[in-house]
Amino acid sequence: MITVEHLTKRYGPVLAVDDVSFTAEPGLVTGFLGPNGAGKSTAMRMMTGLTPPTSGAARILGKPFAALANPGRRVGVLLDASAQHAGRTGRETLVLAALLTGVERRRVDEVLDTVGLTPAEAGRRVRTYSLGMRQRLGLATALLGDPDVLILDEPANGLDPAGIRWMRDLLRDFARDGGTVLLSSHLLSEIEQVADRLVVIGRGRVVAEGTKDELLRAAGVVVRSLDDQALAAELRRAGVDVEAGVHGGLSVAADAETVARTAAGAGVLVTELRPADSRGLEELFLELTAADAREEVSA
Ligand SMILES: Nc1ncnc2c1ncn2[C@@H]1O[C@H](COP(=O)(O)OP(=O)(O)OP(=O)(O)O)[C@@H](O)[C@H]1O
Repeated sequence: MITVEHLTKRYGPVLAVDDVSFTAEPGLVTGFLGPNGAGKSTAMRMMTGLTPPTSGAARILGKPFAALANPGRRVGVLLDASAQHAGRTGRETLVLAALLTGVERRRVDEVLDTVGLTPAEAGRRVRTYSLGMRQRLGLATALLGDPDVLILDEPANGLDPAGIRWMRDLLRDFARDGGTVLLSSHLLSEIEQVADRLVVIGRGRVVAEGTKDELLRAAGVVVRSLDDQALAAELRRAGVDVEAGVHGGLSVAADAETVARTAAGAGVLVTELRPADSRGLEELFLELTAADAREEVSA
């Protein structure tokens, strides 16, 4: 379990993380979604004790990260896969991490196998690794202590589609066994299939939160009719937000029944009416994360 309460980080005039609160529950994969610069990494660094918060707090398994006894055995962290020591081999990286956290050496082979790095690859220096291989090594390091919680910043970065699918299965299995997973991404497509819940962050603030279904409901419906202009005007008169759909028709922030009734009342024939799909969700996120302008405060 990860509990984040009113977490805030200010760098001079920039509120990098602004009063962020949410929980990531055991047994679930929680996706932390937001565009570049939204504050995901800063929030994760505060959760893992690397950056002190300006205010607010984060607790993992009921305690601040720094107060956990041997946190490496409880929490697996992958914040920056490219930060690994380039001169060490993958295996050396893991053996060293095992020594530091008191993990048995045989776990090194187990996790190498889990993340799909071959003995030959594990024997190569990290400087020769692709970003995808570094992500796998970072994940192996995070899994080494057999933790209860995983905190992963953009772990899909650099992975090919097969790698993304592999990671999805690994994280799903980890959560199914009762683990807590928090993973960040700037791409909905990367995490929508793995995450049970999404926390959407834009310019330091949580702008939406819920299961994919809940968020899809918030994204509204797509409607096509024989007179979209008249339907849009009627919906707006009823106080409903309407926008032109990216692929034609109208994108409407209301449920299907409201739209159907409004169309019937206006005598407009509806030819298609369906919930917003992932594309609609992506649009909603772009809208939400762009609209919530970062507050500039004087230092
Ligand atoms: N050490 C720092 N000093 C000053 N500003 C910082 C520092 N770290 C982060 N920021 C600023 O805080 C904001 C949030 O950055 P952060 O890296 O947390 O975002 P992010 O969501 O992880 O984005 P990305 O996907 O690009 O890594 C950005 O405006 C960034 O420039």
